Amino acid sequence: MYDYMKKYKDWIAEEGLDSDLRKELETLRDDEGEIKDRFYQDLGFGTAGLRGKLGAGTNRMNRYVVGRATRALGRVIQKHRSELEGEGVAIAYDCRIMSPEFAEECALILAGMGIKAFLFESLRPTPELSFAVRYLKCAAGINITASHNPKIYNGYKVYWESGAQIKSDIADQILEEISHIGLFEQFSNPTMEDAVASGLVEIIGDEIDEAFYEKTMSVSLRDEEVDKDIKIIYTPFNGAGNIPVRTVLKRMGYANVFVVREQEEPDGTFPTIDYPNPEDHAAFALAEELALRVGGDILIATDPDCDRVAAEIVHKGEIVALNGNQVGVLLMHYMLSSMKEKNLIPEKAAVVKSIVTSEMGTAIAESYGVRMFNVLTGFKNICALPNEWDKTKEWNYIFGYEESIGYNIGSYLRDKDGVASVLMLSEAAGYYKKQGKTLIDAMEDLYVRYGYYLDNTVSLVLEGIEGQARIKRMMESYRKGYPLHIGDSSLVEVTDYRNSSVLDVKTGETTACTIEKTDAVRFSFDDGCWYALRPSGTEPKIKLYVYSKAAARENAEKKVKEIEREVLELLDRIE
Ligand SMILES: O=P(O)(O)OC[C@H]1O[C@H](O)[C@H](O)[C@@H](O)[C@@H]1O
Repeated sequence: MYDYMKKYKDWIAEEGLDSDLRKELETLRDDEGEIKDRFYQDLGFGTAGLRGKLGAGTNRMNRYVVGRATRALGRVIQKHRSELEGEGVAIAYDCRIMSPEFAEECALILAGMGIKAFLFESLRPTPELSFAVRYLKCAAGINITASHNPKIYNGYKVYWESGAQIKSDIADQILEEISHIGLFEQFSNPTMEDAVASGLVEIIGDEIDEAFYEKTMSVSLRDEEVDKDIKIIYTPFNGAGNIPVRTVLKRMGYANVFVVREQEEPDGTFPTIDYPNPEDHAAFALAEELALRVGGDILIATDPDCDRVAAEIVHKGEIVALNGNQVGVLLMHYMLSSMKEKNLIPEKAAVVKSIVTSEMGTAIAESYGVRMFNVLTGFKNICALPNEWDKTKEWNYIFGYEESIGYNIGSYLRDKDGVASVLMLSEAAGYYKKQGKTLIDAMEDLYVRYGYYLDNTVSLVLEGIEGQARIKRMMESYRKGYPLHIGDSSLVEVTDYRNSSVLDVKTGETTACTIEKTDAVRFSFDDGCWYALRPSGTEPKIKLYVYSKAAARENAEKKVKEIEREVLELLDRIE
């Protein structure tokens, strides 16, 4: 048992403890619940690296936790030195509270270990960090960001030399190293001045920006056929997207880009929204006001580190939200249809999605002779396939995406890419606009052609230790008692990714599935509908993904509602 009270006392007793963190801890003396939450565990590597609330404690993001992770990463890099092609570590950060301070600390720790750090001069989007790792031929990358979490969070994403986030093989080695390093162990780091003078820290900026913009612009598939006067409302949610997104759109000739003023400048307190997640369409309120004021066509938001993208469309005078699956299939269809027209689809072309992403994408890909691959949630898993294909040349990667509003186009970077996605989405919208259509019309055309694949994701937020335990109980109990019928849909298959098993409900036989193990279960019905349950790896949530398929919209809508109602009722009964 991790003795949280002892840990708390050890921290307070630590002579060199940062004075702000000490003050914070002293105010907690009588709050055992809070002490427990801060000290009952070490912050772990989840779906996307370290992520936690800012503050003092082993279960928090602070300079000690970040510093120890960086030292551990440095040691892992040193261990792998002989087989790594790249050298040095690229470091980026977003607009969040403490992001620049943590990034600087990382650079100095690495420099102190003799590992060169390429530190961005100011905030940059996540895709640019991934790009920089490849462009600068680094061994690894660090990105200080908590992506779309609320302002009290920060995080630490680690990249390997391919430019993709690390998977458990490297994460486990970092964790192992972490276990040998004392949080308050003293190491001598150089000052920034000395580190820069010695060349162990190099401040980067313009050159990488220009190369990144060039590559981003190269994803464009059409020019003259696109109405570039389309009115685009854009918000970076006070994050890193503002400059790159606007620069790329401007250079590509989009003349009517209206940015939400209140959300334009970097600000980690996110003064206008509680939850800077474009997945939550409540965050579009100011963009919607602006769209109505200027007569916008499309509203696009990127999250603070500009890896996620969401959109709303002005359709017949109303603002209609698109979800992550819809944006994913619209992008993919626009890309594949344009590439087909121009004879650009390579042999052995492949696209990648996660296991909890709609199968509509599979149907579309197949209709263009493109193979769809499924991987576990997380862009590190999506990008692991093109990384592998770089070596084996087995498949030609075109596009990767997830329902959680992440998209990646092409091969010059290996993470979700808000910048190229905004460009491609604007291009698709402009292309359809020239034909008198909105993206909602284009979506409807896809439903008519491929069937109504509708979906909904419901997240139950369960915070703290209690919440974590309840999520565990929910996953356990649900596995033991799930419905065999919902409405007139009968269950045919249960895939439990925890033990890689696929149960044929009718015969009771179990076969193995080839996807890596994780805590997630998928329930598939005889009519193509299905749902999946999994705990989030980035937030204190359990997630229910519901998918329906029907020839008529009403039936598909009814199915989603039926499944959602039934499963939520069952989950609610689990104490
Ligand atoms: O469902 P979660 O584990 O919270 O993950 C949701 C998403 O979080 C981050 O944005 C990752 O980069 C994504 O790849 C992932 O899909």
